[in-house]
Amino acid sequence: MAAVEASGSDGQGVETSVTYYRLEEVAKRNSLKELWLVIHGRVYDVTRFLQEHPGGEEVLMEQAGRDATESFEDVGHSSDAREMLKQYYIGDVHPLLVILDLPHPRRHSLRFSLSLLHGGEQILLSRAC
Ligand code: HEM
Repeated sequence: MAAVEASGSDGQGVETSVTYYRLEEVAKRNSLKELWLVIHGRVYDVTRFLQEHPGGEEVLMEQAGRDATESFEDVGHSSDAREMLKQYYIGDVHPLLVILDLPHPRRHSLRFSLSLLHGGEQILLSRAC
């Protein structure tokens, strides 16, 4: 399963929707043809940004298909750079979908809030496998 669509209210009555991805889906987008990365749990498609990145193509290639949070923060990107992220945002990594990718013993050592589990329940029910 590639992604899960979820929608809800933002607390002020405005409907919002988000696409959730699994890390294994992000990991497949690791080439110049299609390059995704994760920063702070959000998924970015930076394919069209590769050649424009002031820090160069190579550093993005090194993080391709991976969680690039640490390297993004290590550089100390400016607020302009953080603002630019919005242009490339395509969805979130859902915490429960991350767990599905963990080895079994580690799944048991994690705890979640009830509301998160409730949302996750709907996602798990809609899984194809
Ligand atoms: C979509 C994600 C990213 C965006 C929008 C972005 C944007 C930018 C921008 C605008 C700059 C110019 C300096 C600044 O304004 O901070 C920059 C520089 C740089 N970025 Fe990124 N960046 C991204 C991801 C990354 C990642 C994952 C790395 C991994 C190491 C990285 C490494 C660098 C480096 C090394 C520089 C040069 C810093 C310097 O010359 O002082 N960037 N980036």
